Amino acid sequence: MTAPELILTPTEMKKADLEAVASGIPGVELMRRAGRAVADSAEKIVSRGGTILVVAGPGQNGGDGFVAATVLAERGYRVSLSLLGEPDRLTGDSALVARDWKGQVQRVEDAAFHEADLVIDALFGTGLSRDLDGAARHAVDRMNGSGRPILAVDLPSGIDGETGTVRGIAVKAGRTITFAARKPCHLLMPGRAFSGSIEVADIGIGREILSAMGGRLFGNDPALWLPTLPKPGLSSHKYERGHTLVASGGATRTGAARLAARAALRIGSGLVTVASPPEAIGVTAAHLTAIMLKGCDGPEGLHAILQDPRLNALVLGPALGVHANTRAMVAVAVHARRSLVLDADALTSFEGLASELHGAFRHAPTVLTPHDGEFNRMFKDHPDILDPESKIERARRAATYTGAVVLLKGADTVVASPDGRAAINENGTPYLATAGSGDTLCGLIAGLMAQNLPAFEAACAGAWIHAEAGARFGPGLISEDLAELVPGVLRDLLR
Ligand SMILES: NC(=O)C1=CN([C@@H]2O[C@H](COP(=O)(O)OP(=O)(O)OC[C@H]3O[C@@H](n4cnc5c(N)ncnc54)[C@H](OP(=O)(O)O)[C@@H]3O)[C@@H](O)[C@H]2O)[C@@H](O)CC1
Ligand SMILES: [K+]
Repeated sequence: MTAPELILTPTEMKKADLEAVASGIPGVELMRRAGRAVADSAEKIVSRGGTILVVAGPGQNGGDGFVAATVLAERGYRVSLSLLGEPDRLTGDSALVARDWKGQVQRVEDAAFHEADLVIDALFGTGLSRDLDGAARHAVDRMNGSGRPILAVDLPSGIDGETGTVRGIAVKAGRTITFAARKPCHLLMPGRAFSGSIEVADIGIGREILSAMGGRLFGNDPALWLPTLPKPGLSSHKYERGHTLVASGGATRTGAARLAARAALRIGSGLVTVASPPEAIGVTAAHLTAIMLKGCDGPEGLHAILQDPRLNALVLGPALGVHANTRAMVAVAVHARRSLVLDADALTSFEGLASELHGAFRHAPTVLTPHDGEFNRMFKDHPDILDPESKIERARRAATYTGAVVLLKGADTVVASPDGRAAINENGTPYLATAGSGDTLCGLIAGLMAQNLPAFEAACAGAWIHAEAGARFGPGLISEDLAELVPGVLRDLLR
């Protein structure tokens, strides 16, 4: 089993770079390795003899560009190099490697984009410190408008390495080659879309150095949670696989709970019960087979049901209604200290009332699964949580504040734990944006928690399996399909 993929922030990468230098690899050697890796990558796109334009910036990203230009010229490419800024203003390792470049250094304004078979974007990398304007902005605009294939060095210039946001304008790359580890911008939107396909080059900075950077950010791939995924043994009893309870809405709002319940059952929860308001029991009963049904009249009803200690995981929120009663049900669930997933109305009922949830979930495994709208409503009085540009930081702050794992949904779903770990999911598909998709996700997560997965691993595994199921189905996906696709995904994972 491979180790989980570490994602390094630009600051952590800089530290790793210094550690590598301290361990005996000169900085200029790291730059030469990086530049050679760029050249190797370019060679996969354009055959020898082709025309390559390198657009270099004033910092070390530009230095990587100089190395790549030198190596590609030696390999028989027709290479031209355009620099933003003056050659004699280059500093450090960039100034060193620029001396090896025997060709002309053109002004970026004179770059002949249209003649190039490939443009190498080495304008800015992790050192971007402000929005692009003037000549830099113009160069990116022309590069994007040229229609030529673009290979970005480290990250597409104009994308913020840490947050993935566009600083004024950004290069739209077909491919990006980065070094040692991916950075958050390669996974977060919109950076991911600007990066194209991503290659990670090993430039000799060892995993021990990378993992010592305090890095607690991961790509959400199975390596992160597969070891915790339950595999029932021959002697397993259904009660050992947990019992998930899903609270249902009223008579005309029962579908959401059924979707969540079905998902919990499919992901392996031994038993699943829908807790239904008395007036909705008839409707719900007509639609359930393996899933059990119990009458549940509001918070008091929930309290009574939870006297059964075998009910170990709970979903609250889908179609429950936005009102004080829902908040009271959350309070009952928190008091009962069961594994808990809160979504939809259970979150929106706390609009502007997040302070009631301060530290509330510290005592039992809890996952909150808001989309941006729910998140913004919940924390609207908490600018310290809403203001950070980084989606990872927003989720982390909400997790620290509430004591719950926070799964902030989107094309780049982020899962953040109060212990500081975070993961970015990237196997989603636009087809998942369909009614009931979120209800299914809650059920998957609760079903995994019922089987004793810790909250962070359950949220990461749930998000990944949910997305994988959606991607397998593709066009025409409706939420009813998702749970039925889970067994195939599990089979492949547990093989
Ligand atoms: N770490 C590693 O392990 C390794 C890192 N390597 C490489 O180093 C890269 C990081 O290099 P870096 O730190 O020099 O930053 P970089 O992105 O070149 O930009 C800084 C320059 O741009 C300027 N500038 C900034 N914003 C601007 C704007 N909006 N408009 C105009 N100018 C702007 C800024 O000027 P200043 O802000 O100082 O005025 C400064 O001159 C990294 O991405 C990777 O490619 C590899 O060589 C191998 C190992
Ligand atoms: K770049």
